[in-house]
Amino acid sequence: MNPFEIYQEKLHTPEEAVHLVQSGDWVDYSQTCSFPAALDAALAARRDELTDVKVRHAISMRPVQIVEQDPQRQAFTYNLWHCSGLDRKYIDTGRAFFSPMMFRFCGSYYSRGQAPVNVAMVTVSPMDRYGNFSYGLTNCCMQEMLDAADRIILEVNPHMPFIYGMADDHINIRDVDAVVENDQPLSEAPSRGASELDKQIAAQIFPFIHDGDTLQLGIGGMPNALGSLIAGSDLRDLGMHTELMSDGYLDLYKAGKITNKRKTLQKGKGVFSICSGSKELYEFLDHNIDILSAPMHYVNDPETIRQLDHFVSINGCIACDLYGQVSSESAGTRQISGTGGQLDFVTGAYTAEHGRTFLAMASSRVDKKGVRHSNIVPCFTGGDIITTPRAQTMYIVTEYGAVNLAGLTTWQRAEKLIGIAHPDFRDELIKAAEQQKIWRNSNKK
Ligand SMILES: CC(=O)SCCNC(=O)CCNC(=O)[C@H](O)C(C)(C)COP(=O)(O)OP(=O)(O)OC[C@H]1O[C@@H](n2cnc3c(N)ncnc32)[C@H](O)[C@@H]1OP(=O)(O)O
Ligand SMILES: CCCC(=O)O
Repeated sequence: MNPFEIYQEKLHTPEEAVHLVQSGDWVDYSQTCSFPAALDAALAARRDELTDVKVRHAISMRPVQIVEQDPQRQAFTYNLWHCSGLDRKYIDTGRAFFSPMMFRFCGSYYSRGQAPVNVAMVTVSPMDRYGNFSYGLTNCCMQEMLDAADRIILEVNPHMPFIYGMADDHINIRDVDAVVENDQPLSEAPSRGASELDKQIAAQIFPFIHDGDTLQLGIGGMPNALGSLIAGSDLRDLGMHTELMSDGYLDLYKAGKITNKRKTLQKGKGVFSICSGSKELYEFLDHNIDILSAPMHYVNDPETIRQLDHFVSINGCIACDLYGQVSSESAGTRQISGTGGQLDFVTGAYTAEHGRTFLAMASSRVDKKGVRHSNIVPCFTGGDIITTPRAQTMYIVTEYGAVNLAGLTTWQRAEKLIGIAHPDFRDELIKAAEQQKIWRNSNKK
């Protein structure tokens, strides 16, 4: 049989295909904007006949039907490698659970059998004449997940771009159990837009970026603000090597700032592992020979990043203590985001020749009652999850400046961090530093 005949034989409605799921199964959805929406809806419709089905996903961009249709969690348990704003709400209300992880190891959790997969449901681009489907926006740890799966269902979506990959970028019709079709537009990831504060923070990082640097821009308003700043600057011949491709990079490509000409690995090509952004970004990536997707075990590997001279990693964080420990994924015990690729890139970027890593946040925040709190705290006491340990922190950035902590003593760290804290809190931070015995009498007051 030729691939098209096999396709027809395996083609089912979503309602038929989800009968491959049995009670007790682990089901994996392809992540973020590759969410298999038709299969999710069909699986949710089986809530009265299934029990103990565990679903894994990361970063829900639209309401997840197995959660919405089963609020009491009688049939389904939803588990997340990483969180969106919607996922925060699910976790806050006990409707989802977080799985701690690092993205460079994500594939290993599958291949080592720690994360069993009975049924994989993944969104792919339409089949070519060889019977192949591109993984499109999500390379990530797709291959390891599919290799671990007992049964595979593809959700073919004509909006999914075909993306060239360095490796592990497609699946063949012969290797799947069922195919369904869905022509709903893919989820988009609207940026929350850059605030004035994001722009001020971005302006503190901008002077550290030079012609020929290879950039990794993380998630949040600030990386997008920095992208806009660079797009309007005289900088040239930048490179892209990033776990996450977002609209910030589209702006840089459109402004001609990214040429990848000076990259010391994959010269001439931009490299990413997962993409979430706008329809315009997805269209830009479709059959774009200048850009390659690759698995996270490669993209996020510090050894890969080490080979990219002049590498600059820029990510957001939530709070930092006077020792330089950084919490980027929780506020107290409240899960906000995920470790994602932050620690992978902080680790790798430092080891690259002329490598630099920046973790950025607003110096303070105002709560719902109008009370201002410092995001630089004496020490973490409220259950905050440490995403980047103090021994690996390099530049910490607020709207008041950027300080390089690498190699500094505790008293030097305290002095530098208090120097970029919100002015309202500097005195009390000094007192705390004194109590914590990390303040020298001769430190600047
Ligand atoms: C490696 C790559 O290529 S990609 C990326 C690497 N990954 C990471 O760096 C992961 C960790 N970092 C992140 O997820 C992000 O940068 C963040 C969450 C730190 C900041 O992202 P932003 O979109 O700018 O966050 P934003 O300011 O909108 O806040 C997000 C939420 O956190 C809450 N929050 C943020 N800071 C705080 C704080 N200090 N205290 C309490 N809550 C806070 C906000 O209230 C908001 O919650 P809500 O949506 O329920 O209201
Ligand atoms: C898409 C996930 C981004 C991250 O690594 O945090």
